[in-house]
Amino acid sequence: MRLVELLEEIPFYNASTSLEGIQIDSIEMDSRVNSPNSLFVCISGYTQDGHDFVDQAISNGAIAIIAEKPVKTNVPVIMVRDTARAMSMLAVRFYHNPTRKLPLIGVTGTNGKTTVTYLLETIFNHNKQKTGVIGTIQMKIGDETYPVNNTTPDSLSLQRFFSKMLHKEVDQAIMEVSSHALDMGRVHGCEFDVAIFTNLSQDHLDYHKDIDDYLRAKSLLFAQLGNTYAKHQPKFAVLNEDDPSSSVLKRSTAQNILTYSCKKEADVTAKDIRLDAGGTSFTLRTPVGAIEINSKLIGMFNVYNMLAASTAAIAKNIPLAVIKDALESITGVNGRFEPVDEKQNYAVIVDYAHTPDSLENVMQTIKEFAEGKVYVVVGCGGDRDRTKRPLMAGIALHYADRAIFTSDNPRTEDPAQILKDMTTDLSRNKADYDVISDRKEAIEHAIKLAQKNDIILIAGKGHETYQQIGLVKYDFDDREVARHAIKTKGI
Ligand SMILES: CC(=O)N[C@H]1[C@@H](OP(=O)(O)OP(=O)(O)OC[C@H]2O[C@@H](n3ccc(=O)[nH]c3=O)[C@H](O)[C@@H]2O)O[C@H](CO)[C@@H](O)[C@@H]1O[C@H](C)C(=O)N[C@@H](C)C(=O)N[C@H](CCC(=O)O)C(=O)O
Ligand SMILES: Nc1ncnc2c1ncn2[C@@H]1O[C@H](COP(=O)(O)OP(=O)(O)OP(=O)(O)O)[C@@H](O)[C@H]1O
Ligand SMILES: N[C@H](CCC[C@H](N)C(=O)O)C(=O)O
Ligand SMILES: [Mg+2]
Repeated sequence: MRLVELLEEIPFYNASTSLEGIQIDSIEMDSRVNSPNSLFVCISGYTQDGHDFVDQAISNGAIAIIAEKPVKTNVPVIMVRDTARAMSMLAVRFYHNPTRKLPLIGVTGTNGKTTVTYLLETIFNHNKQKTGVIGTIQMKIGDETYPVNNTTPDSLSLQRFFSKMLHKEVDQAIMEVSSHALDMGRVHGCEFDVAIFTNLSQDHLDYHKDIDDYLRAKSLLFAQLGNTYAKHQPKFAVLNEDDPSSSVLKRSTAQNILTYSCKKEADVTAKDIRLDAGGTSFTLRTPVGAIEINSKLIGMFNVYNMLAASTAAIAKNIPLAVIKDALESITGVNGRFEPVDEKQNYAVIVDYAHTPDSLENVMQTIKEFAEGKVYVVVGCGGDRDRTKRPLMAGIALHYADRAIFTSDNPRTEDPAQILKDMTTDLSRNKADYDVISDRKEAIEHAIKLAQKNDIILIAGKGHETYQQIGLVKYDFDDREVARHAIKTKGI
């Protein structure tokens, strides 16, 4: 694309030289990527500054630079006020505004986003539609998977991936939209058809000033809904009527609203809910009829996830019978309430609960069905919200007969300090818990303790296949470690 054409929507830029005749083959924000004839955008990051890597970018193929601070170089430099904002606009333009043509559902909320995107993927696939999914575990087009660093990638990677989805004839894109992404403008230029809210509870207070600031970030998804170029289709906000934050989100959007609830009047409701250790049944009542759902997913929180996905599917005119078939076909989601079954006479469940609310939900569910003792192995992430640490430890001890506190991606923090933050103010007796910093040892310890009919919950890492200590990610998979420990103990 001609550089001057690419810059047409960027206001008030200054160029160090004439840009006529410059042809751009790609946009990059990482100097380490080799990319001939590229436009390099210097991002002032949290840990590093892209302006410092201009020379490397040029040696890797950059022929023009977008900057917000002066840089010394011989290639043309285009100065803008905010490079991150410019990057999202440039990416949208370079990839020909893919989400204007690609139907897009965004899912936000503290817990349940990955689960809801997976439920929706299954529903659309049952409706014979090809899907593209972006989220915590991976990015996907049909059955092809691509690795991710973030739940919601930066705007450049996003627009590039949407463009790939269009080329691969995806009918429906579904993505998780994190509060960080909304706050940092990673989804600027994305045109959503449906925006789903799951719930709001405490998390990420290391990044957001307080819970109101966190909700404000979430509300941006709803404010953004339908505010760009209309695709001449109705737009829907899908809101959880049982979560008080929905009242704020209702005021954030000018588009249609569909609500779902297990407790109140709403557009879509779950009635006659029956929960047991083998699954969940309920009657799904909707504006287009009612249908009985018999799901293998466990726990009340999954009724909410199924309601959120069903409501969005109804907004997209998917028949109820298809929704039912899809939901009933799902046995579980990778790393979410995932059993590790080696035919041992106690249960081991690996789950991604890493917030106070999700830990409470999952522990409540386990406690309800437990015949024997409940053990929990849990830690809290380093370089993340410190205030959730004592809350999570308190919840673990409230529901479990015994807790084993351990490490969960300590990152650059001292693991012992994280464990101290978790345990210092605990009201329960020290005899009710163990502190074992090494996660492998902690899991092995829990498995040694378990007897017939007991349940061990290993929380926090779910699908993750690494443990990050310092800046290094070591191979680590709770499921593999547990499996090995079960076999070593003997069945
Ligand atoms: C705080 C935060 O969100 N940071 C994100 C940010 O990183 P950063 O600002 O530190 O980037 P940086 O490393 O300083 O680099 C700045 C610029 O220099 C460039 N650079 C850097 C080095 C070099 O040699 N050459 C070079 O060009 C980089 O490519 C970049 O353009 O930009 C990166 C690229 O987009 C993100 O991967 C990174 O996410 C980090 C890994 C992260 O942990 N983010 C978390 C907090 C996050 O966003 N989480 C949410 C989900 C949370 C949830 O829902 O639970 C998410 O959406 O993932
Ligand atoms: N609707 C829900 N309400 C509360 N807790 C939930 C809900 N759905 C799932 N959980 C719990 O939260 C954990 C994470 O679920 P999931 O991965 O779907 O959420 P997420 O919002 O994608 O998380 P992340 O912010 O890390 O991407 C699950 O393992 C489960 O314990
Ligand atoms: N998206 C979340 C994941 C947390 C998972 C947990 N295992 C941890 O490392 O704290 C985050 O980056 O805060
Ligand atoms: Mg997720």
